Amino acid sequence: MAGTATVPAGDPRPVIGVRGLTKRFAGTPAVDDVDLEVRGGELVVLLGLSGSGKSTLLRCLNGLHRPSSGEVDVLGCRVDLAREGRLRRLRTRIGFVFQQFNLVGRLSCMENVLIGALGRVRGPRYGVLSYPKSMRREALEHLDRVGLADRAFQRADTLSGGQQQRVAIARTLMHRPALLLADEPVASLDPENAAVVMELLFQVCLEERLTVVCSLHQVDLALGWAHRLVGLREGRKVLDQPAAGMSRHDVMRVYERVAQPQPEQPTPPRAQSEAVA
Ligand SMILES: Nc1ncnc2c1ncn2[C@@H]1O[C@H](COP(=O)(O)OP(=O)(O)OP(=O)(O)O)[C@@H](O)[C@H]1O
Repeated sequence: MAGTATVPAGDPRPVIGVRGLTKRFAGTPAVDDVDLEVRGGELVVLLGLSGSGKSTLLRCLNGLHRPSSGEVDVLGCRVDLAREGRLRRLRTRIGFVFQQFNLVGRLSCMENVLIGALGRVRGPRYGVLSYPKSMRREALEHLDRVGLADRAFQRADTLSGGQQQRVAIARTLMHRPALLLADEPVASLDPENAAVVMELLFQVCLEERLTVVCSLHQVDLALGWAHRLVGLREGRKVLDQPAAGMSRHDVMRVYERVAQPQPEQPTPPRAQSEAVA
């Protein structure tokens, strides 16, 4: 596992530079004044309670949400200022792994993986044979990497959830992204499959030296694989530390709820009379 590994040397340039990012919905901040820098080859895991702002932060990185204020610089593009056309071009360089695999169920696994290469071919493609042979070979290699080469020509919707997410990972690799964003990629899997798929995803990303930002609820997996852990609580960054040397106990502080002020309760009449007595 990589948790004790340091960030790969070689590319010290920030791939992501976020400064003072705030995103409000109906006046309420979902992400609140967050700074974040991610260097090339870093694997960063976002942790935090449900509703703490992880998905919103990820969506601000690829321009699916416009920030309310602050700067978002991703792969040299000022996402907060960019027009839609520029954002579309940026997204061709970003792989996104979703909770709901988003495969085309009636297509084969191979065709689903080849969809990841659509940005590299001209015009629409129908069927595996309409892709160049070199791409078909590449797609098969990626399926092999996720352990599903033998399912290449099986319909995607006949696979289990864990297998479908592995196909989705192969499709993302086919995309050859410069940056990978993953939003709770194993949230819909049982714990055993979740661990297998997550370890596979992290393993491949580290081998490819991909820059990764991934939101996750599994603290142990995050501790085992991430270079750095970033914790959010009610939209604010409350942790930003290398994973090496951190304990589960350190990380669990991110999950402490902020105490809400309790409305004053009227004292029950019996308690009042007891107090007087
Ligand atoms: N499109 C939206 N419109 C209004 N409010 C939103 C929208 N998206 C997110 N929010 C709110 O922003 C806050 C942060 O949500 P977000 O989905 O980013 O949290 P999260 O940490 O990813 O949660 P989870 O772990 O459950 O996915 C929540 O209070 C949520 O209700």
